[in-house]
Amino acid sequence: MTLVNNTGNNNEELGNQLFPVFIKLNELHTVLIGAGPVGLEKLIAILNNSAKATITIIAIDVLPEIYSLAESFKGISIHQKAFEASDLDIADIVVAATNNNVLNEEIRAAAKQRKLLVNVADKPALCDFYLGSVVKKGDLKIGISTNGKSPTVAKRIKELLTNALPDELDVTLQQLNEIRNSLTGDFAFKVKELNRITAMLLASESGEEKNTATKTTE
Ligand SMILES: C[C@@]1(CC(=O)O)C2=NC(=C\c3[nH]c(c(CCC(=O)O)c3CC(=O)O)Cc3[nH]c(c(CC(=O)O)c3CCC(=O)O)/C=C3\N/C(=C\2)[C@@H](CCC(=O)O)[C@]3(C)CC(=O)O)/[C@H]1CCC(=O)O
Ligand SMILES: NC(=O)c1ccc[n+]([C@@H]2O[C@H](COP(=O)([O-])OP(=O)(O)OC[C@H]3O[C@@H](n4cnc5c(N)ncnc54)[C@H](O)[C@@H]3O)[C@@H](O)[C@H]2O)c1
Repeated sequence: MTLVNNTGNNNEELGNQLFPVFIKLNELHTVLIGAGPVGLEKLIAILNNSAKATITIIAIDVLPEIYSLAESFKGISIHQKAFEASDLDIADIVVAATNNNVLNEEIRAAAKQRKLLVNVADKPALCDFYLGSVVKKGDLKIGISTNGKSPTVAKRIKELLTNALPDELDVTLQQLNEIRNSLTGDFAFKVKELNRITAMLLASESGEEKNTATKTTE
């Protein structure tokens, strides 16, 4: 197998500099500015992953779908008003989705002044972070990014992996967690043991036998 150069094949001088992280939005306060179709899309992306996120929405016009979501998701509050920099005083993280580029720049500046991370939807140059495409199998979550090159490809890869990865993977994950919690001995022993068991699991998942997760962990 040939190793791909870490800088990738894109022509940008910096290569792919994105570092993926998984953020506990349920423990942070997100401020979303803009509540049109793009604001709704980003809100749904957040709620799909973090249904208990605390999200304050600031917008002059708010789509009825967003009011409906606020009825079901108790962490959402809506302030129907024009944006002011002080709206970010409560924020840990900022997502902007307005139709006004000057305002988007102002939101970014206000966020930076408060040392907050900001995503300006569909405006890569104004983003500190991008939203990713997400594959979910219970506790397993895989975030996908194309370094902003093609979100549509990210979406397709999500579909591909969702279909390719067995749902039983989450059962395996839960079993491994039980084993992890029940292992006694020093750290080095636990690491060795967990690596031994998971090596067997991978071998059986790719082998001919199906559903061997239970057998291998017995
Ligand atoms: C992954 C996903 C997460 C989410 O948003 O939930 C996401 N975009 C999704 C879909 C999608 N977005 C767009 C289309 C239409 C087709 C197209 O234009 O390509 C489709 C496809 C569709 O909807 O089918 C329009 C679009 N998006 C951006 C631009 C501006 C530009 O590229 O310059 C434009 C053009 C706007 C215009 O023309 O004006 C930029 C960004 N979109 C990102 C994320 C970040 C990069 C992620 C990465 O590194 O890959 C980044 C940089 C910033 C950000 O917004 O965070 C989500 C997949 C959800 C899923 O998995 O189902
Ligand atoms: N709709 C799309 O499919 C699409 C696709 C790609 C990119 N975009 C771009 O994304 C951006 C947002 O798109 P949209 O369709 O959601 O726009 P939209 O016009 O429907 O919604 C804009 C939102 O920003 C809010 N807003 C504007 N000025 C404000 C202010 N001063 N204070 C508070 N809120 C304010 C509006 O009230 C509204 O909720 C636009 O720049 C658009 O060009 C849209």
